Amino acid sequence: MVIDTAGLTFNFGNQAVVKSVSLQVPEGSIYGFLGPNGAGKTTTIKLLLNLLQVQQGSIHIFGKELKSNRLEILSQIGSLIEQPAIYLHLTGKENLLNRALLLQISEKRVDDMLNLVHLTDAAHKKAGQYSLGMKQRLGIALALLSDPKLLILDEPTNGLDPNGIIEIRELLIKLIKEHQKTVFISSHLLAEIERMATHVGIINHGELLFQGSIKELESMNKPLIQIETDNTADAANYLSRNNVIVSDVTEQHIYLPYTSKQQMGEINTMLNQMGYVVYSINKQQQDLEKLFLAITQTA
Ligand SMILES: Nc1ncnc2c1ncn2[C@@H]1O[C@H](COP(=O)(O)OP(=O)(O)OP(=O)(O)O)[C@@H](O)[C@H]1O
Repeated sequence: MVIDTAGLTFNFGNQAVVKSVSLQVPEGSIYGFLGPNGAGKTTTIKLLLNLLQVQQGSIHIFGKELKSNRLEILSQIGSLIEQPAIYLHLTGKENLLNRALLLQISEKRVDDMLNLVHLTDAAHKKAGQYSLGMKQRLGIALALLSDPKLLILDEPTNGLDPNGIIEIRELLIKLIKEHQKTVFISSHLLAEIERMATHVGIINHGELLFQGSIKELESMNKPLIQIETDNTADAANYLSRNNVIVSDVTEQHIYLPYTSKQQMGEINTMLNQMGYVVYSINKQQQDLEKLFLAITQTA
C-alpha cells in the first residue's frame, strides 16, 4: 500500500472531524476520495501531508511511519491543496523555474512538465492571465516537478468547466499509464472521478463509509425493476400484501429489487391477473451518483 492509515482520528476542539479512518491506497491506483462539503476530506489530506498533527491512529506512506520519516516521505509526494501556490505576476514557466531552482532541477524538466500539462504555448504568459483550469494545470506541473511517486490533489477540478475537468482527467490517466504514479484525489462529485478512479473511498461526517475498487462499488449497485401501471399506489399495495418486496413507489412507478427475468415475468402475470394494466416493466441500473448519495445520506 502506498498510503495506509489505521484508526486516524482528528478533532477541531470538541468537533470530531476525522473518525477512525483506515485508508488503503494501492500502488499505481487513482484513488478517488469522495464526500460532500465538510465531510473531512481536506483535514484528512492535511494529516497525510503532515500539515496537521495526528491526534490518534497512524499513517504509513510508502510502508514507513509518516512522522518519524517525514522528510524522506514528503520529498516523494507532490501535492495540490486548496489554491495552487502560484505567483500571478510571473509567467507559467517562471513559476516552474523558481521552484526548479530551489529543488535543483533542470530547465529541461520544466519544459517537459509544461508540455505534459499542455501549457507550452502559454509558458510565457503571466499566470495571473491564466484561466482557472490553466492555473490548476500549472499547480499540477509544480507538484510533479520533483518527479514524486505519489500525487495528492485536493479537489483539483473544483470550479472548472466541463472541458477543464476533462483535461485534468486525461492528464491524470496519462500520469498513471505512462509515468507509474499513484494519485490520491478528492472530490465532492462522483461523476467527476468515476471515469478515471480505480479505487474509491467515501467519507461523510468524518467516517469512511465505503472503500474498495470501482468494480466493488459498481457491484453494490443492484439493479431494480421499474413498473408502470394504470394504478401505481394500488398495484404497489397489492404486491406488498403478497410478500413482494417493494423498494420505492413514485407517482408513476413502482420499484422492486431485480433478481431474474423469470421474476419479472411472474410479477407481470400477478399484476395482469388482478386486472392491472402494465404499461411497462423494465430492468433498471441505478447510476453510481445515486448510490453515492444513498451511501452518504444514510449515515
Ligand atoms: N481550522 C479549522 N478549525 C475548526 N474547524 C475546522 C477547521 N478546518 C475545518 N474545520 C471543520 O472540519 C470539518 C471538515 O472540514 P474539511 O475541510 O476537512 O471538509 P472537506 O470534506 O474538505 O470539505 P470541503 O469540500 O468543503 O473542503 C468542517 O465541519 C469544518 O468546518
